[in-house]
Amino acid sequence: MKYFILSFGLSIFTFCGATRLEHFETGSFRSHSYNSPVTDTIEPQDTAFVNLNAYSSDFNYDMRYATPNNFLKAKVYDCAECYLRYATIKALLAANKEFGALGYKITIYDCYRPLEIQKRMYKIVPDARYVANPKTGSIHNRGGAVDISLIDSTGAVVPMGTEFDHFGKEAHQDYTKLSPEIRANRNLLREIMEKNGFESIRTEWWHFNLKGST
Ligand SMILES: C[C@@H](N)C(=O)N[C@H](C)C(=O)O
Ligand SMILES: [Zn+2]
Repeated sequence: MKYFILSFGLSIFTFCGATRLEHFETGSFRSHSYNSPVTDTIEPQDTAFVNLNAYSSDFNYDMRYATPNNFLKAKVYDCAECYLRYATIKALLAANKEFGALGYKITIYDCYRPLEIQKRMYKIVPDARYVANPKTGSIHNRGGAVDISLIDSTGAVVPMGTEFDHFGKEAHQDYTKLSPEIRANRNLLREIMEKNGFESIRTEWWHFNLKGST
């Protein structure tokens, strides 16, 4: 498993230039030209790593770790792509459809995260409430977790009371000193994600694991 995650990490960075790795399973991959969303009819296996962009253009991307605008204060990803297991992608598409019907869109901060980056994060914030210990790993390292928020129909980020990766009690699910509007926004995000197969964590309003991911 360790070697699979490491080799998948390397593969992402190898293929996130002029071409994209669209479907990845151990031992085989196919790449596609950068601009064209894939219109494959072949259904990947639930465990296959795929690029969200190949399945929908209805998401907003703010891939923070591909920029220096994050708590590491460094651009630690070579490309701003969202790779996840296909099972996670399907659940995310269903959730985004529900948000869309209400006039919102998911904005994506992070998806698959290589274990090497998890180690760098944990050196800066060695607190498992906010950064999973790389000894056990994060569900991000397995393609089953997403960090997200919402944008509205004007493209404005929906206020959630803290910035993404605010590591403190204000970002906790049970934090009560929030305006009714922010409380409603957080509830909407959590309820629709949970309805579509994700579970939230106690300490970060933006983080969701696909249920059953290990
Ligand atoms: C670092 C933060 N965005 C995050 O994803 N934290 C959780 C707990 C994780 O590392 O799995
Ligand atoms: Zn996360």
